[in-house]
Parts: sequence; structure tokens; C-alpha cells
Amino acid sequence: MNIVSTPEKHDVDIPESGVNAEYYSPYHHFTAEEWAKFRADTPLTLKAEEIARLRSLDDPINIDEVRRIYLSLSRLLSTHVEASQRLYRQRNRFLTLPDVSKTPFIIGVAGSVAVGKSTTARVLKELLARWPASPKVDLITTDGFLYPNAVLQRENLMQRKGFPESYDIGQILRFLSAIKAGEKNVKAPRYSHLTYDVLPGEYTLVDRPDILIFEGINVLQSRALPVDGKIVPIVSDFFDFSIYIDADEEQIHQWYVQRFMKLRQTAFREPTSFFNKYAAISEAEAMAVAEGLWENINLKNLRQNIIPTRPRADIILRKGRDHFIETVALRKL
Ligand SMILES: Nc1ncnc2c1ncn2[C@@H]1O[C@H](COP(=O)(O)OP(=O)(O)O)[C@@H](O)[C@H]1O
Ligand SMILES: CC(C)(COP(=O)(O)O)[C@@H](O)C(=O)NCCC(=O)O
Repeated sequence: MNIVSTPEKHDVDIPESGVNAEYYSPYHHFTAEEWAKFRADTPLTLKAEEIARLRSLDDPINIDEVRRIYLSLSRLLSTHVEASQRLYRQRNRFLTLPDVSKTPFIIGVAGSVAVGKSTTARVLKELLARWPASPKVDLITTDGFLYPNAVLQRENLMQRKGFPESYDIGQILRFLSAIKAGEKNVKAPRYSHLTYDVLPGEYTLVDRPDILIFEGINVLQSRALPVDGKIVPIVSDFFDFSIYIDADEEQIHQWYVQRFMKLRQTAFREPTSFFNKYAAISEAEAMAVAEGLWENINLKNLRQNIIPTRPRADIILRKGRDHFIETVALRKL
């Protein structure tokens, strides 16, 4: 098995003094087959029908992929969760604090629009809940923290939906610090892809889970945006582990356009869908709309804001064709 570091494009280049600067890789690199062996004897407790229910439109994830990639990942994450719970208890003892209940372990899941973050997050949620250290796993997506369309329109940000400035960062930070503080019933705002807007007054309650998976395109953003003129922490300061789902830009482009064209046959037909007007236009016109959304919003965001956060992830899952993961890069400790 090759766990000797080889340079990959998400590695950082740390030049040494002198001309022959050497590559230092902060990651171990594995092929999917090498990675699969780390599942050891972890049993697969998810059935094919359950996996089918968890996958997003157009994501062909199947039982073999869960066995190949996600069992090892859930096993690794479970060791991190157990270690962090142990450390938390030991620190409390060290500080002679009462043995208060543990704080939730937070996992960030980042990557482009249409790369398949939701499927990964949902599969991980189910698998992690089957480990003894983490029976309660919650999943929250960051779209609920976008500013409402009325605000985005007023601020001329509709063409920048999903860019860092389109989120209420203060609200995200307040949410995550309440979770870490072990507060009960913390409210997470909700978003609807159907109406293409946040749902006013609708919340998901997060009640002291063992693990919170926090999924969204910009969760690894490292630029601290000032909130109310104050310097604040960055979102990933709250993460105990982070995952970046990666794929070639051109591949993600194809997935985005294909998904848009499929949504025309399904979700867009709902009269309440924001995109309902695109259900009736010609195939070529719809294709042009999808290309425009990709080119003008999602690709720009991917290049300017999302890819630059990739080297901050603890693990990078890189997909090839058909959404199947081909390589895994795991940060060295
Ligand atoms: N316009 C839309 N209408 C209905 N569902 C959508 C729409 N756009 C995206 N979705 C769904 O929303 C979820 C999140 O999509 P996205 O943010 O692109 O992330 P990802 O593809 O990485 O999970 C996916 O399950 C996707 O199928
Ligand atoms: C809602 C999104 C910004 C994703 O949000 P996330 O949950 O990752 O925070 C994205 O799906 C989106 O709608 N982008 C805007 C351009 C478009 O319509 O594709």
C-alpha cells in the first residue's frame, strides 16, 4: 500500500531555502481500493433500499461505493469522535470542572454546488449514528443561513447567491457557538430549493446531538468577514473534522447542467417552483439558462471562493466520472 506522500494538486508548496524547493505534502494519498481496506471488519448496516433513499437526484451512489469509501470514513470519524469525547472528559477532570455532558462533535462538509455534498452528508449521518459513541447525529445545510431573496435583491446579490457575502455569517456563528455550548433546541433556519428562498419562520431544532454535520459550499471559508464591525471567529473554528468533496471543474459543470435538465421534468413542474418558467421553454433555451447559472454564478464561486478552501480540509474525497470516488487524501496528524 502506498502511504508515501506524492505531490498532488491540493498539496501546498512550502519552499525550502535554496533553489531545489521540495514538495511537502500534508496529506496521505490513497486510491479508493487502498482506502477501502481501512474499513477492517466494520459491518455494512445500511441496506441497498436505504442508500437509494439517501441519494440525491442523479447521484448513482450504491452499496459497493458505501462499502468501498464510506465504511472506512465512518470508522475513522468514529475514532476521532471517541478520542475527542475522552479528551473532553480528561480536560474537565484536569480543570476540576464537574463532569458535564460532552459537547457535540462538528463535521464540516464542503465542495462545489452539484458535487454531491448532500448525498455524502446523508450517508455519513446514517452510518455514524450506528456507532456506539454517536447515536444522535444531526445534519444541517448552510442554505438556511442565506439572506432572504428580498435582501439579496436589495443588495444586488442575487447573482452572488452562495458567495460568502450572501450568508448571514453572524447567524451561522451564533448557531455554532450555541451548539458547542451544549444548548438545548438550537434553531437552524430552513431553505427551500423549490421557492429558491429561505422559509420565513421555519426552523429545524438541533438538540444536543453527539455529532452535527454542517454541510455547505462555503463552510471552509477562511476570510473572516467582520460582523457588526467586529472581528469574529471563522465558521471552521467550530469544526472538529472537515471533508471536501472534489471533482474536475468540467465534470461538475456537466453534473450541474444534467441535474438542471432533470429538474425541469420534476421539481420545476410544481407551480410554486421558482424555476417553473423553465419547465415550459424549449430544451435548448433551458440548456442556455443552466449554462448561464453555472458560468455566471456557480463556476465563479467555485474558482474564487470554494477551491481556495480545499487545502484546509482534513480529508479530500475526489470523484471521477459518475460520482464515484477515485482518490482519498487524508491530512497527516
Ligand atoms: N433548483 C432545485 N430544485 C430542487 N432541488 C434542487 C435544486 N437545486 C439543487 N437541488 C437539490 O438540493 C440539494 C443540494 O444541492 P447542491 O447545493 O447543489 O449541493 P450538492 O449537489 O453538492 O449536494 C441536492 O439534493 C439537489 O438535488
Ligand atoms: C443554495 C445554494 C447557494 C447552495 O447553498 P449551501 O447549502 O451549499 O449553502 C445553491 O444551490 C444555489 O442555489 N446557487 C445559486 C445559483 C443556482 O441557482 O444554481
